[in-house]
Amino acid sequence: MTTSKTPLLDRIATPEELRKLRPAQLRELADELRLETIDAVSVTGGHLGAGLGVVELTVALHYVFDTPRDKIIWDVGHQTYPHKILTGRRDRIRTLRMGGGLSGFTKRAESEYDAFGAGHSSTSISAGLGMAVARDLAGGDNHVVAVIGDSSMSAGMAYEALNNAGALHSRLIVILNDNDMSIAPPTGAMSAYLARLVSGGAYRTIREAARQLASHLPRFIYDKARKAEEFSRSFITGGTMFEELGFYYVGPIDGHNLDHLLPVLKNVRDKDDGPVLVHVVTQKGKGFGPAEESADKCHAVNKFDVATGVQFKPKANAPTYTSVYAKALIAEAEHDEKIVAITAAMPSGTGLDIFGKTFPHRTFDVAIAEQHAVTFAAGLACEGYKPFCTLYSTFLQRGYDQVVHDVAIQNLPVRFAMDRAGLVGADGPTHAGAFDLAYLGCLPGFVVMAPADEGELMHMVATAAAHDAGPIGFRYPRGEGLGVELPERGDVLEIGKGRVLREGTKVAILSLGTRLADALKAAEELENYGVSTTVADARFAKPIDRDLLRSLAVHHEVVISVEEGSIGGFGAQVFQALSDDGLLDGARGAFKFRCMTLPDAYIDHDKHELMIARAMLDSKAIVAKALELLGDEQGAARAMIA
Ligand SMILES: Cc1ncc(C[n+]2csc(CCOP(=O)(O)OP(=O)(O)O)c2C)c(N)n1
Ligand SMILES: CC(=O)[C@@H](O)[C@H](O)COP(=O)(O)O
Ligand SMILES: [Mg+2]
Repeated sequence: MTTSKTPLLDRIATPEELRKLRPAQLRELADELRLETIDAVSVTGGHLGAGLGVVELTVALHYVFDTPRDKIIWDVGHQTYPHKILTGRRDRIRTLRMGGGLSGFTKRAESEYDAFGAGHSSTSISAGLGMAVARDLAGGDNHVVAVIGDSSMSAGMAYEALNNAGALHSRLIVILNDNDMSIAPPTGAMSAYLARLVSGGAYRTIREAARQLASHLPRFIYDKARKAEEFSRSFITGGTMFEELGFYYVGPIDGHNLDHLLPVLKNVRDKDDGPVLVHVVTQKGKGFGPAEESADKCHAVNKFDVATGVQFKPKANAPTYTSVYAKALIAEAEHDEKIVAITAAMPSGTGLDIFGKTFPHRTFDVAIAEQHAVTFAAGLACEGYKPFCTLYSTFLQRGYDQVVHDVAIQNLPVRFAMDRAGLVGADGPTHAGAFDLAYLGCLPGFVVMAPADEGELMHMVATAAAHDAGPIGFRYPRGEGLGVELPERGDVLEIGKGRVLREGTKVAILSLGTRLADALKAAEELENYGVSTTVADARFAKPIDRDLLRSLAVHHEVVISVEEGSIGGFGAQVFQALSDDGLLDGARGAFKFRCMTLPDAYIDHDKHELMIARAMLDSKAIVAKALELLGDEQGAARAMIA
């Protein structure tokens, strides 16, 4: 007979069942929930530390609030594995982030308990305020709770929302989950401010705080609350920035102590007007020794051994693009003291932790603040510095107006290094770097590059460093390169010039970025069908190599562009150039042209290679496309099943 390690949790399939427990049982439930979270992530890998830090908060929120009628909005959504376990998804929790499995973030389509989808940070207060106002307009009476981390609280959006909420005075509860951690230790004055609040210097006495909150509560609750010992012990309040913005501030309270959390949450639930901010102090990685001790508190982990915490390390075949970027930037910065680098709270993810070891005074972690990062870079460029604004492609989306208004229109030579371009695997569509080629390619004067391998990345870093004429960007994928030999320092490429890797006569494949390997593979395969194929690497999505394009168009029956980017990106640039140069007209238009891009759909999380296959961007799909255009339908069908 096997005895379950989680007997109480085994009885709880929904929050409704959780709410039938006695308060005294919740400690045990939280302990089991933590065990289950650790065990599940040991099998799947994923975001561990953040979820472990909110186990008690998750239990308390579902206990006190009537979810899903009451809405809980989790910022980022990377801390919601315990929430998923409690909200009817425990049976699928070991499919997290796998193809066909649960998302690693909140997703409205996945569960009615996921009130708002996320992945990017600092959206929860805005979304929560929208829901609270919608409730008010409709005459409803449900509660809305936004849970936001201390680092996510550093982004501009959070302040825009606080500003609006303080003025609208709608009933909204914001839980500030302060674990004094981002992915790395947090940076910035806000983080220091929160630390001062937690250290307690600026507080009124506890009893005064309790009186103050009580005066905002309906009389009957006040009378009850006055008798509760925890009530007066749990609150410290007064004079905070949040109060100045129109919030009722409660805290800081111990987010692992259910005896503190429950009465506080009940009290703020029953407060009948205005926005409230509850400042909860937690520990990222709580309850799992290896996470508590690790520098990043096990923010994101590979599969691991539960007993030791030792993570499974996949065999590395080649350096990652990220590490090659860091190497290339160091090589450039050693020759040019004007080079500086900026990250928005992602030093390890972008390789700027490596750069920062060599050049600590030339590395700036601006916290989660992509909009600011871009305009900060613009300011540096105005003064003659050469900023490498190093962001994940998906997070640069947040700074798009700044790219246009503060950089591009002023033609400032800001260098954009866009990591995690294309599909990113387990993080899924919120993190895909799908749109950069489209949203940068349309900007006048912007140079946009994509390396086909990590050696090319080194050349593009050197090219960007040398390019003072205006804005320039390069996008490169998550994960390992191809293992090509790397130079000590990259070469400066001629702007707007591509290269031909293989000469053929019938089909021309013009690839941008890392689809080149599959393009070359497709060309080999096409030989088996008697189709002679040219393969070229455009290197630049903008400006496009028009001479190369003309020669491909004039000398082949079929021209196919390939990219790991959305519709409107590189293929659109190729099409525009073909059209502008009259290559689609009359006799010259005898060739057939197709762009192979990501489909007009969001691709769910999975292994990268499977996502590429689903997007019809692998070598098989390229072969099939070429054969189809040559009129060989049978060959095309065969190619897809080969
Ligand atoms: C706009 C945006 N920028 C960067 C990220 C990457 N990111 C994910 S979680 C995280 C740290 C969040 O810290 P915090 O809000 O304090 O939550 P914790 O992980 O500490 O619970 C960062 C920087 C993101 N998701 N969204
Ligand atoms: C939650 C979040 O946004 C990050 O933790 C992200 O998942 C990191 O992705 P990488 O693993 O590609 O660095
Ligand atoms: Mg944090």
